[in-house]
Amino acid sequence: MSLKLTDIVKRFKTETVLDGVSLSVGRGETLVLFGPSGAGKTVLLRLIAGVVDPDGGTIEIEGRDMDGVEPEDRGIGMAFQNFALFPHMDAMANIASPLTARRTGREAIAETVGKVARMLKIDHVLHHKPKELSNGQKQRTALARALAGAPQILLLDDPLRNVDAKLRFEMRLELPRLLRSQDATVIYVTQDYKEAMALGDRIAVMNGHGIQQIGTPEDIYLRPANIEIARLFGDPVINLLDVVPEAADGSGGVQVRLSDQPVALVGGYAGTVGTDCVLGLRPEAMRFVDPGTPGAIPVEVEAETPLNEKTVTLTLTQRGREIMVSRPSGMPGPDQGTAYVAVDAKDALLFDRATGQRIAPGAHSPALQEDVA
Ligand SMILES: Nc1ncnc2c1ncn2[C@@H]1O[C@H](COP(=O)(O)OP(=O)(O)OP(=O)(O)O)[C@@H](O)[C@H]1O
Repeated sequence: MSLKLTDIVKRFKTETVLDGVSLSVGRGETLVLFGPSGAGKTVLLRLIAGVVDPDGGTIEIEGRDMDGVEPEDRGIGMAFQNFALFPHMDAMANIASPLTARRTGREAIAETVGKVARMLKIDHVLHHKPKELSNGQKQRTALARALAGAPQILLLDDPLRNVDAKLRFEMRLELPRLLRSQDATVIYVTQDYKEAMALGDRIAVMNGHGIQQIGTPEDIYLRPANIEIARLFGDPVINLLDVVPEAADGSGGVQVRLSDQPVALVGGYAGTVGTDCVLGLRPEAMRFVDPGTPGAIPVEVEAETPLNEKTVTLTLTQRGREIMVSRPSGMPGPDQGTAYVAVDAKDALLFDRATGQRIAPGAHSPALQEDVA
């Protein structure tokens, strides 16, 4: 079912938690709400579920205004952070509860519970009571219960928060398939950007009373709305360097200088010449090159951290600015001394230093204007 929020406002006493949130989620879509603690993600889910009421705005499900509609009549399944399992029932009965409430037959219940329990790897603890389950198992039991009911709208509040790293990794791969097979419209809350990118058809980035950006994972990663979002998505974190763009000789383009080496910006940034900007370079948009390579920037290697799939090197420019460079594991690179890096300028991001907003290339592009003419 589709879901539409328009201008939602929610206050607690004097604190405005949500200030004019609007959002549409299509039928069968998985929308991730991503943002730091206190951003209002849980409050938004509770509003959709109908367990708290908004102070302003409307919530529609499949075109129908939910004002005055009780939570149990909204066709919504939920798994919230605090588990809320029935303490006197074992995991099996907890998971089966939405089906028993509907008087589903015994065999159909056993089949559905078995299927979700296997997928969530809790089939060996189905006869345990909640107090005998670990936090991770409780969380998965709550998730299994929400899935077993096969609701048309599923609200999941950070369901992997208490799950250990290995299982979390596996679930990140398996959950999207499971959610898709349920054909439900899913709103999924997480503070983990990798989870957000793996699971979301779209991601809504929440911060400071509302949604700062909404888009596909690719949109958010490649075209973050501002510096804050660029920092939240990516590990290691994006390199941010203060720069003042200048006109490049002859070419009509715009360049910035890193350790006095010009780096030509790709796309039209003519309007930024002479203004205070921040250059955003993802560590994977930098690479080590041989000395003498045109545009090579000299750096001192400070430290190298081998991670599983990549190696991250912290370097210092001649002016003492830190730049992190990432390369796939196994690719050789310097581990000490002086080295040279080059920038994949097409992947560089430019932000307005005063507002933090990203400056889209092409806005003042001479090439673009010629095309239009
Ligand atoms: N019942 C309530 N009474 C008063 N304030 C509340 C209530 N529920 C939430 N808040 C406040 O609303 C803000 C947003 O809380 P919310 O739980 O939605 O954040 P969140 O983004 O889900 O964070 P987390 O990821 O840590 O769960 C917080 O400042 C919180 O203190």
